[in-house]
Amino acid sequence: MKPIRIGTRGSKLALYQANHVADLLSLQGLEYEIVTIDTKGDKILDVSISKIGSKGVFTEELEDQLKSGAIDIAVHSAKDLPSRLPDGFEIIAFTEREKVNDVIISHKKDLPDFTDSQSRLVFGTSSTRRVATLLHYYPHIKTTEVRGNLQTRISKMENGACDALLLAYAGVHRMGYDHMIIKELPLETFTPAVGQGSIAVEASDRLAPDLRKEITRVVHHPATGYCLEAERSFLKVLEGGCSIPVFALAQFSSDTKITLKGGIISLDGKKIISEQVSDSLEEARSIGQALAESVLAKGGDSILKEIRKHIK
Ligand SMILES: NCc1[nH]cc(CCC(=O)O)c1CC(=O)O
Repeated sequence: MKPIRIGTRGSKLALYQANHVADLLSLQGLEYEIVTIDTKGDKILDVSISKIGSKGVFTEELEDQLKSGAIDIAVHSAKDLPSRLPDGFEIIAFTEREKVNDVIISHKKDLPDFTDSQSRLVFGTSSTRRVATLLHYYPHIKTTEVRGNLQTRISKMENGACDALLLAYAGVHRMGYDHMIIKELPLETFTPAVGQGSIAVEASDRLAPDLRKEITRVVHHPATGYCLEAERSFLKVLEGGCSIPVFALAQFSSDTKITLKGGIISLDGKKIISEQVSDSLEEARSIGQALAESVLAKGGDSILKEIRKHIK
């Protein structure tokens, strides 16, 4: 059999993720080859992602390569995958999710407690969800947009752009910066983005069914898969890319039951709608839809309208 060609972006995080999938394949005796592809999202570092248009900014070029057959599978952070994939593409595996929390990292050892309203801190982030969350719970914190890969962001911080960075634990950990973590943020206030902490494998319909099945068997983590299905079906209704402060987290509340918590925050942080829905794991998709309907009905609708106006 020919080696499985794994397509990935060239950033250190993306390569880590591709290597993680490669390890899972090779543990089961499958051969692989890693193919690095430059994407628009990697090239445009000085423009905010919400301005480039978030939908698929990291995924389109990889999909072109899947379609042309240059690669067999594409590996992404599950969080970066749009809720709707273009026709002919499918996610065939989600890896076991790791810690889903956001964290604060800093080069300053004596950073004041950020929850203290007297602290005059500037946090670097490029996520509208994190900015809106801070505006809601900790309005005394100033934020500044810091873009680029993790190493770039850290050096911008060290050069004075901000006191600390607000990031996903998963990315910080994958890059080996655990030692810079000052605080792990609670899930109740900083509920993560849909998919945070899991890695997704995407394929096109030209992948041979047998190979597809084999890759799913080896890489897919079913429990994570159910949770992500619930979260992604929530996101699909809200049509939120990363330019909309939408958050959701599904967790198993028993062996067979999933609880999905999630909602939306207005860009100014003033309004937050947060709801939860539980049901059996077979209902993952409808749990997400039910949560979305409840969030929209309770005022998420008008928040979303306001945000869309603002983005246009
Ligand atoms: N939005 C960029 C992005 N996409 C995936 C991760 C980290 C890995 C993950 O969340 O699974 C990050 C960085 C971050 O949000 O801090």
